[in-house]
Amino acid sequence: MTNFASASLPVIDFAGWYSDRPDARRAVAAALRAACEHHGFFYLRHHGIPADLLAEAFAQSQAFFDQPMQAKLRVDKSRSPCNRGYEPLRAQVLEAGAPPDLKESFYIGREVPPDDPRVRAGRFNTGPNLWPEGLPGFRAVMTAYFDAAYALAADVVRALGASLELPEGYFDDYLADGAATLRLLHYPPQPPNPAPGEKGCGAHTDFGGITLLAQDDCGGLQVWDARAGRWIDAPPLPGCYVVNIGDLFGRWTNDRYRSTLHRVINTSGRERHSIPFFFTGNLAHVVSCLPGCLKEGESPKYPPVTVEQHQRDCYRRTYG
Ligand SMILES: O=C(O)CCC(=O)C(=O)O
Ligand SMILES: [Fe+2]
Repeated sequence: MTNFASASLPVIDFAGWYSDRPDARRAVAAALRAACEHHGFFYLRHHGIPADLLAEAFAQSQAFFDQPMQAKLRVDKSRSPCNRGYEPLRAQVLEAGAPPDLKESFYIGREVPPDDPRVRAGRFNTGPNLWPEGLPGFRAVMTAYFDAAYALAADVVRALGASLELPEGYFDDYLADGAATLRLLHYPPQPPNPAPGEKGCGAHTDFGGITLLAQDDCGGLQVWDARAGRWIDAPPLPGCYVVNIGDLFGRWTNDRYRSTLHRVINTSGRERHSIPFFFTGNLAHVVSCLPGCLKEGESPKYPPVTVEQHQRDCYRRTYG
């Protein structure tokens, strides 16, 4: 473990959450509370996702991006009504006023057939994936990884419930039939003469509940430390996810848990790959200020909203 990381973002050992000992579970909850109140970001180790599954997901991701542009454009996101598929370099502006991001990406969600009533009803980002042809194993690996990441994210949300001293099962409805997005990202090296403000991924907060980020060994992720007033590096730590609180959890907790700005500048000189998993949750669930998140004299900053409406509003803001 690098000194730098231990000096910046906390590392939380999640094994305690899976233990039968109440004190071990309470210790995880307390560590989460401290991390979410300060940084809104932490490393998670002993999370239970098999290293080989993650390695396969990275190998398939790299194989996808290594294809000729023509093959990638066959699954272009513009062909999907539900935000799935390939998004070329410089297609997203995550930081208002900055040049477009130096990354290309591929979006995967839960596979829902076109004749499903939820798709017919026009539920946000709900529908079939666009699967690339000619990449054997891609779909099976991504589906297995999606399911494993969903299960882990649900466990982290349950632990966040404990950290907020909510009754067990408080998030059951939010976790049932939840939406999530697996995003494969590829960053070319930062150019020697970038345009002013040009970077891999502009400063932004994530929209949904929580994000589980797996990154290769290039580094480049930076997290805004509001108390210190500076960017801190969040380098990869072997076997750890970087986990962060998204806007939805910020809203839910009246910003007691922070949805924190972060960005990527790939100065490694190498191609960088990362795989964030955005846990959105049950689109029909209504999010309103949680008990225990108002200090005396405080009132809720945000009116109640469904997860679906919140997501629509956030997407409208970055994609226009
Ligand atoms: O690539 C990374 O390390 C972070 C990506 C990210 O923050 C995002 O896609 O929301
Ligand atoms: Fe992000």
